[in-house]
Amino acid sequence: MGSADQAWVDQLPIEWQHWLIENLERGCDPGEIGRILHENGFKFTDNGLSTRGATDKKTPDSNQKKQDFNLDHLASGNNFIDAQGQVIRLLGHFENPAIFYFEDMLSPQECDELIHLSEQEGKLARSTVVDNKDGSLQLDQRRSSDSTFFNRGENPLVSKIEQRIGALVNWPVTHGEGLQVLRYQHGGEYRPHFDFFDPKYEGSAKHLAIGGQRVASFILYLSDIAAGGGTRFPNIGLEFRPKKGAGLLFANTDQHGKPHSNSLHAGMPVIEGIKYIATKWLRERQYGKS
Ligand SMILES: O=C(O)CCC(=O)C(=O)O
Ligand SMILES: [Fe+2]
Repeated sequence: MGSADQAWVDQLPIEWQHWLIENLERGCDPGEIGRILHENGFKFTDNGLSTRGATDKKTPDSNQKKQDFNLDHLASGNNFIDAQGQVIRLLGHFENPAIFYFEDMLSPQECDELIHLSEQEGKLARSTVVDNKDGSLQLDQRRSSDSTFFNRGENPLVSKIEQRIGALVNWPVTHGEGLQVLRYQHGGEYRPHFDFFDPKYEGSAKHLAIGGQRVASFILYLSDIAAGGGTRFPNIGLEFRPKKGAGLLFANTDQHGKPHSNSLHAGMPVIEGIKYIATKWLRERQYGKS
């Protein structure tokens, strides 16, 4: 960026300067960045930048002090962790990417209630994936599950689960997407994929612009199944079998916040039983309204 360009950057409030640099470094589309600045009231004039009308001069998460995401406290901590009154047991962990498998993340009653809430009123519908080109959500044969979605804090159970995850991971609840519930019937699977938004694809920009990268994924297993349905990391030869109430947490990025190629993972085909899971994606910054 030349010095003439630099001048208008310097006129931005400091939170917006950080936001801009982070997004440019991450490879976000400059056009999309410009559109977001414009939407937030920043206007480009012949004299540089006019901030008149800028909405409160705050980035979506500027109230929050920037925190680095890492899971070191879990790797070096206790086997039993009290998260908001729920005693969760750490069964094992793996490095690079950081992966943790927990028992008793949810009680059997909480699993059943979440399934019940998802099944009612025909909420479950065929799952989608993000299109790399335009970022839209598309049906795809690589993901043959049904899913539904709960907004953050949509009901007391969802809220309780979000608080628990926040306490365990030590990450603000506001930095999480809503909770997805998925149902895989016989043969249902989610073929190998990444949960992060790859900055090299055009379609990622609009997702990265709201809340930044998906730094980690938390899968909660809501049902026991007799065969198949593990969550497999093919690059590192690791597979976790569903256990009702268990949780699998894994980082999608390395310690520098860059997408981790070994976070490639798959929901293996269900051979016997119905697999229900809830997925929570944790973002780098605040996602949506607090
Ligand atoms: O079904 C699984 O075990 C994996 C689910 C998953 O990868 C996802 O929801 O992103
Ligand atoms: Fe995934």
